[in-house]
Order: sequence, then C-alpha cells, then structure tokens
Amino acid sequence: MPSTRAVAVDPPTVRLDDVHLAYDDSPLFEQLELTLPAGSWTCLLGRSGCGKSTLLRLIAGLATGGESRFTLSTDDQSPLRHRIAWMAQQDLLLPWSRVIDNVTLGSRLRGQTTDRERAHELLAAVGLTHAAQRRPEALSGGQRSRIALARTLYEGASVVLMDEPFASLDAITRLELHELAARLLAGRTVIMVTHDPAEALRLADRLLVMHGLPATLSLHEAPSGTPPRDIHDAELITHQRQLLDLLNEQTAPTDIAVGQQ
Ligand SMILES: Nc1ncnc2c1ncn2[C@@H]1O[C@H](COP(=O)(O)OP(=O)(O)OP(=O)(O)O)[C@@H](O)[C@H]1O
Repeated sequence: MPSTRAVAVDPPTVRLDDVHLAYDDSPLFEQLELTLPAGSWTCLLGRSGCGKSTLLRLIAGLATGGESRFTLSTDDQSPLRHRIAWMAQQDLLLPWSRVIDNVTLGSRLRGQTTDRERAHELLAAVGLTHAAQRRPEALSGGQRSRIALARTLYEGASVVLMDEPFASLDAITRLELHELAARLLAGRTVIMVTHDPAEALRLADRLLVMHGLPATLSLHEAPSGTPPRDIHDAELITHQRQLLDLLNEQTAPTDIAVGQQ
C-alpha cells in the first residue's frame, strides 16, 4: 500500500479566538473559542442550525454572509491558506472529467503541473486503480466518496476540514470509509462536522458539542482506544447513549429564535 502520510508535514495547532458573528444583528457566535490540536481529529456535533458549518467556513476563510470578527492563528505562525483541504457532503466531482483528472483538479485549477504518479498512488490507496479513466457518473456513491478522499489527500494539506463527508452513504460503505479516512488522514489536524454520534465516537480524538444561541462548545470525552474504534464496543455504545441524551436535551436554535420573538 503506498504511503500517503509523508506529504502532510508538520500539522499546526489551529486556534479561533474571540469569534463574533451575527446575521441581521442576531448573534450566532459571541466570544466563541476553538482549538484544534496539531495532528488530532476533532469531531463537531450539534443540533441542526447551531452553527457548525459556519464555524468551518470561518476557518477555511470562506464567506459566511454574516457580520463577523475573529482571530485565526496557528502555533507555527504560518498562514493557513494553502495548507487547508475541504471535504463536503457532496463529492463535487466534475462529471465531464475522468476520475484521475478529478483527483488532480486542485493543481489544474491553480495552473500547476499535475503529479499523475501521485494521483495514481492515491487511487490505489482508496482501492480504485481500475477506475482511473472512468467518469464519475459510472461510479457508486461510495466510490465517488473515495475519489473525493483521494482528491483531498492529493492536496497534501496538513489541515483538513470536513462537513458531513459521509452523510449520504449507506451504513456499511460509511464504515469502510471510516477505516480509510482514519488511516489516510492520520497525523493531520482534522475537524469533521457530523450528525452521527457513532461516527464521531469511532473517529474522534476529541469531541465537541455545539449548542445554544449564541453558540457555545463543550468538550465530551472520547472513548479509549485508537480510531477507528469498533462500532460494537461496549464503551462506545455507552458514550453514544450519553451523547444522544445530551443532544436530545438541547433545544434546536430555530426553537430558541422563535421563543425569543
Ligand atoms: N447567509 C446566511 N444568512 C442568514 N442566516 C444564515 C446564513 N447562513 C447561515 N445562516 C444561519 O446560521 C445558522 C447556522 O447555520 P449553519 O449552516 O452553520 O448550521 P449547522 O449547525 O451547520 O446546521 P446543519 O447541521 O443543519 O447543517 C442557521 O440558523 C442558519 O439559518
């Protein structure tokens, strides 16, 4: 199996401090703080609409459509730009490009020389050597997710932001993707938004739960053992029950907003 870890060098610790963000004068974040420790995988859970994707967009430097101010920093004082890869729920593969060209898309968009040898190595790593010349439409959802993962890895980014990347997959394919992602993204600074407590408990070194309006973050202990953890593990199942109870107790932000009117 080709090594894909060597490319991500020196993952930084990422910090967001004093985050303020409001939509139409209504604050979503006030003095929010977030730390992503170097080389560790953080999972972010929370009820729909509490602000998880927005927080990811702030880290990625993407527009949120709101009024915001915050400090984004790294422990090595180097800018995050060019060190970030983004993996979304939609695989965002170009339908008219072959699989291999989808993997190298980033360098092609930047006008850089493509490293096809590396792209082929990554396709081998995600088990899709045979699909290199196919177009995405000829592939299953699980295969497309593997290609999206290969494309993320091709970027060689040391910081990876993932917004529900496996949400559209069937349960078994999702478990397979967990194995792959845990192995191939090991050693990078990762934050993954998910609605699935079991997925978070399988993959996370750290679990954060976002709740409230303005939103706050609370740390939930991860089960013992190294990710990807066994989904049937008794400790994981106990944690899952606790997390579900916690999420169930929390009011959805839409209900809070209605209650404040
Ligand atoms: N451009 C925008 N203008 C106004 N409000 C917005 C905008 N973008 C997001 N919001 C609001 O900000 C809140 C947080 O949105 P966000 O997408 O970050 O939530 P989320 O926790 O990721 O939700 P989900 O789990 O459903 O994806 C929501 O109430 C949403 O309606």
